[in-house]
Amino acid sequence: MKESAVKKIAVLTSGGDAPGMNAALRAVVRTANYYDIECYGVREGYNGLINGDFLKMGPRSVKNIINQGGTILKSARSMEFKTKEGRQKAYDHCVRLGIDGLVCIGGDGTFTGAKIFNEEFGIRVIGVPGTIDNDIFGTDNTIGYDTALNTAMDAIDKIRDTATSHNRVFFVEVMGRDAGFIALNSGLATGALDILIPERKDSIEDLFTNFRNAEKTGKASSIVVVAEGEKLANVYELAEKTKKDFPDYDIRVAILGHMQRGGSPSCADRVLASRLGYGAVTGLMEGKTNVMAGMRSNDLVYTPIEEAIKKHNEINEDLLLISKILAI
Ligand SMILES: Nc1ncnc2c1ncn2[C@@H]1O[C@H](COP(=O)(O)OP(=O)(O)O)[C@@H](O)[C@H]1O
Ligand SMILES: O=P(O)(O)OC[C@H]1O[C@](O)(COP(=O)(O)O)[C@@H](O)[C@@H]1O
Ligand SMILES: [Mg+2]
Repeated sequence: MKESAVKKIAVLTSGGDAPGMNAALRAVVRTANYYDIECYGVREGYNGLINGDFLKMGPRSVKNIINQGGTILKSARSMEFKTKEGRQKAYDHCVRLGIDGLVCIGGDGTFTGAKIFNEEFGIRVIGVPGTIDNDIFGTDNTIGYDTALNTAMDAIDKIRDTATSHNRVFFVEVMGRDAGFIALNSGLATGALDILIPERKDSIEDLFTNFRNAEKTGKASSIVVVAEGEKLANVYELAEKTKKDFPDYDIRVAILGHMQRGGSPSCADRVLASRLGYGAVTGLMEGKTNVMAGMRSNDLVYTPIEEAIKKHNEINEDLLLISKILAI
């Protein structure tokens, strides 16, 4: 490899934590060590950058974390980084330490911040997609999505046991601020009667038609999976509306919440995190900046951050159709 474009890098985890962030951090630190690049960890996302909370990291600083959920660097949603003054403080710390490249592990918000930071001060930045929401363009999957999906599936399977035993209808809310990927795939995997996601315009009448069709075939219990960001109504409102039209239904609501963000990362997430963490460091070394390392069709690819946050991975409508056909 020709001479590296960076000599001293920093790495941070930011936004909602996601299983596999630690595996990505491990990959960044150890790849840097392999190529003789100094590496600093930044605590609590952009807040640590602003407060100068850096720690020198070497191969042993990331021992025993490949299998751990959360992030040992901790994460934050930093309001101060959204201000010019905050970013100036962050840049001053980078200059003081001689940091010439920054690896930002996080979601769309984290990338927006990284892009602005790069454009204001010229410091090299590279993004690693770590969010359970899977709402980043330029990678087939984001780190943490597969684990969260399996956590949601396991939880809904358990709900199915009790729903079936009591002939109940359950509205289950899964995470996804603006994205329905977890809902769509966990819903298909658990045989949900209906799946409501923000990417599609849903109607209460369609839902009620599904209930009626299900009744006709003798279905005695049902699960409806609803993404957190669903626009039609939230799970409580859906339950209330349903009760009005179907007074005989015994309805319950379950919100899976933050349990979906925790836990040991799946094999797929560990492999993805290792490959992207490696790709982030080698990308910086090659002089890349303002891009995100992603995995598409099993290949490491770099996408401009601008595109990664502006474009959207399309929902596969086929999955909704298949789910509808198979659920009744
Ligand atoms: N427009 C912005 N300008 C500067 N920093 C931003 C901007 N948007 C987000 N960030 C930074 O990125 C952090 C993480 O973003 P957030 O949306 O909370 O999570 P995620 O990265 O998982 O989408 C924010 O708390 C903030 O510090
Ligand atoms: O933990 P918080 O701050 O309440 O945020 C909840 C949000 O974080 C997520 O779990 C992940 O989203 P981000 O990756 O954008 O942070 C969303 O699904 C959810 O809406
Ligand atoms: Mg986000």
